[in-house]
Amino acid sequence: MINQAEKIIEVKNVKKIYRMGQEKIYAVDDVSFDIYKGEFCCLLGTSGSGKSTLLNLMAGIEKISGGQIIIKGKKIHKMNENNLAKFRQRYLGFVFQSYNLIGSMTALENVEFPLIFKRVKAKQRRKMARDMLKQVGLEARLNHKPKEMSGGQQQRVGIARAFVASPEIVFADEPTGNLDTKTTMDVMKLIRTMAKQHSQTIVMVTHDRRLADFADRIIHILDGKIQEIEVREVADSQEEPVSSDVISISDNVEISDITGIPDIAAAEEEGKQTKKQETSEQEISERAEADEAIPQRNTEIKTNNKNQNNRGKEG
Ligand SMILES: Nc1ncnc2c1ncn2[C@@H]1O[C@H](COP(=O)(O)OP(=O)(O)OP(=O)(O)O)[C@@H](O)[C@H]1O
Repeated sequence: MINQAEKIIEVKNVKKIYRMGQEKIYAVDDVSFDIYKGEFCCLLGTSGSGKSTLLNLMAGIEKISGGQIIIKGKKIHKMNENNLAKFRQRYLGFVFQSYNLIGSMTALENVEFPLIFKRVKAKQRRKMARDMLKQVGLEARLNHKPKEMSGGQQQRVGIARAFVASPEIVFADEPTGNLDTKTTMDVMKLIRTMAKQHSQTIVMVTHDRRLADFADRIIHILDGKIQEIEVREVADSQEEPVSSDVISISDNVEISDITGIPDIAAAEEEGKQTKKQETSEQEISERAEADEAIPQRNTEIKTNNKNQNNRGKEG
């Protein structure tokens, strides 16, 4: 049962307006809602409805045009980049459709990565990463690089990385977009189970009603506005842990399709300013930089691809 008294995210009259020449695009149009601690909340909408923009605003990846976003009582839209980066590292985790794993690192190193910037000591870090990979059924793949794993396995590594530092909130944008149906359901159960085990809050974006059914609450988005908020009772069977032998998809996912993981970007930035004491930390950071797994949302692509879905308003 979600404790509705404890708001963890407050979205108040939030707007996001993109300008395309003379045209104004109201991607998010005066939206207000709260998300409660420990709930699994889904933003559901068709392509172009504004759900990813809303998620990115909530995660501080994009700037709001109006309104307020308050997370854990802090107005994140008022924070400067440095404070926002620290805030993300401390409280937020991310799972992306394109996994955003660092290609030159093993599964273990990828999962360890967020812990480096939380100043967790090497030995402890390795243990935490190993335990987390075990939880997601990948104990036999610790030393595999992303290329050497299936899409479902890579996404499990992504989930392990998102959860390893126990963030209070995990943002997931179409986390199963590249996976087959069976693996999708397994990954969804895994996300739900991991979050419920530690009372973590999930905010997930999807266009797929079947995935939204894993959520406690579904916020239906249409043309940048909330259409309806649906409260759900989720069966326990949707939280069953999954075993590693159910993964069966082919490895045809473009790992180079890396568009952004803000906590890693922030972590790297902080890492540069920190005197690193352990060689392995340095090595890992250097390899991450070499891999250019640095992340910001590619707004150019969005702009070009989605205009036909826009509701334009003159102004
Ligand atoms: N950088 C941008 N510049 C201009 N318009 C944008 C930009 N990013 C998004 N949009 C527009 O804002 C609207 C909402 O986009 P958004 O990416 O949030 O939709 P979505 O619901 O997540 O869609 P999808 O499921 O296809 O990812 C779309 O009409 C899109 O064209």
